Amino acid sequence: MSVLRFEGVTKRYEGGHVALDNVNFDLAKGEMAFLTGHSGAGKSTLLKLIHLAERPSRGSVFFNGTNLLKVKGRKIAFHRRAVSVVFQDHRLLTDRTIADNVALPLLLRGMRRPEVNRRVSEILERVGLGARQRALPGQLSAGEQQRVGIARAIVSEPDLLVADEPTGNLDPTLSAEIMSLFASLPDRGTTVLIASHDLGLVRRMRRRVLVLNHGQLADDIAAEDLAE
Ligand SMILES: Nc1ncnc2c1ncn2[C@@H]1O[C@H](COP(=O)(O)OP(=O)(O)OP(=O)(O)O)[C@@H](O)[C@H]1O
Repeated sequence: MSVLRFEGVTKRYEGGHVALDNVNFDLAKGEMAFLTGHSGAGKSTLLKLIHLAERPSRGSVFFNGTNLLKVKGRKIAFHRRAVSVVFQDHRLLTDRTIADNVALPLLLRGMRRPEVNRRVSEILERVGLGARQRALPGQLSAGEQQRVGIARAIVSEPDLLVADEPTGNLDPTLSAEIMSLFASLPDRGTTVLIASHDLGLVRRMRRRVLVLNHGQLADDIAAEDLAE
């Protein structure tokens, strides 16, 4: 069964602008795909439908077989535990340490402190920030802050991770590092969808690419069909 399924999804914003136009695709468990397209093509809108920041005007989005139209009220919080989001501006709490920022999603779901501390240390080691746990976000570089944002998104082992231009502000070396970190997630069962307009980077990753053009899914390129 697919983790994510878009079925005839159209999104028309108030004022009449059609941001997505009859979009259909599936993502299988453990798959990693990129979402690309020109500025204004609809990438952020598509991701917003997945984490319920927006609702479709027509069609349906299914997550693990559940139509997201049925996810309302208190169920939204549960949905957001299964789907983690990485934003370009990472949205860290500036007055909390790195470790506290990463611990938050686990504490919110009632996990006990010793287990939280163990998991936070482990994930910060994995993103190369094991020695910076007590630092505040403002004491880290942009790339390090982005890695904290990713650590916070993956610490709860989500079924699906979506990222909106996660390497937007980073230099090429850091971007490649962050992408390898994402690429390691499917091995642990997390499905990954990343919006990026950095075509060079996307091609180098050799994963499936969904291409949006003026709200329509113009192309769906399998990893093995990406040219050298
Ligand atoms: N809240 C909104 N109300 C009205 N129109 C919107 C709204 N949000 C986005 N749009 C419009 O919908 C279209 C798609 O926007 P979206 O942000 O999804 O594109 P994008 O592919 O992510 O672009 P970028 O790469 O520039 O971030 C754009 O034309 C945008 O102006």
